[in-house]
Amino acid sequence: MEILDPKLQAYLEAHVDAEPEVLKNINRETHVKVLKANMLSGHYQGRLLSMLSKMVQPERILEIGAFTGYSAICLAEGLTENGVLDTIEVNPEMESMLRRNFEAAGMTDKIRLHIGDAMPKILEFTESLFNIVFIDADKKNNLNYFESVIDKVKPGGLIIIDNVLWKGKVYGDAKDADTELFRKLNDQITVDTRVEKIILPVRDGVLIIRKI
Ligand SMILES: C[S@@+](CC[C@H](N)C(=O)[O-])C[C@H]1O[C@@H](n2cnc3c(N)ncnc32)[C@H](O)[C@@H]1O
Repeated sequence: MEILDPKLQAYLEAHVDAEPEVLKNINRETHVKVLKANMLSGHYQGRLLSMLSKMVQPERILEIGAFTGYSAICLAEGLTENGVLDTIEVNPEMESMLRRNFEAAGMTDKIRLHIGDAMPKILEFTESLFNIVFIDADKKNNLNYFESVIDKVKPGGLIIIDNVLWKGKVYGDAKDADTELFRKLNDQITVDTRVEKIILPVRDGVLIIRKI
């Protein structure tokens, strides 16, 4: 899913902090045992998520789309001492692996797992404001997720959306429905005056949005 020149990608990966052992194991096990393993954020993007989180020092993080827990653990690295990350995963078959991975990372008291469809769960979060939201689930709902979380993010907080360059198709001639959805997402966020925004060409494109 990388859009960068493979040589540049290899160079970048050789000059980033090492992948923590627990994440290396999750990465490996996911690739051996789970279908569509390339959905996992991976070493380089994972270190980006970790660094952004450490810069924000969040008390509350919301993740939409847990998969095998890799990105949740990266983001949770930056939580304050009493901070909590809520992650939502629709596939109940991931639950036991997710719980095992959070345990292996020593993060069972920092990460709360919610199994179920994301949208009704997001609507349940009424009382508190998030410092970071990571949107990485069913791509067709990206704009719906953005609109449903924007009022639940603190001013200065981040909303991060994955895969927004969609294998480079968004700036090419592709006309398929998924590509059009990503173009619509990127176009709408670009002109949204509630937020500052920048797309990083990391992996499949990571959109960093900062609420004003
Ligand atoms: C790209 S993967 C997430 C990868 C993970 N964030 C990481 O970087 O390691 C997308 C995940 O979202 C989940 N998902 C899809 N639709 C969902 C929904 N409506 N609600 C919650 N999770 C959903 C999928 O089951 C899948 O595990």
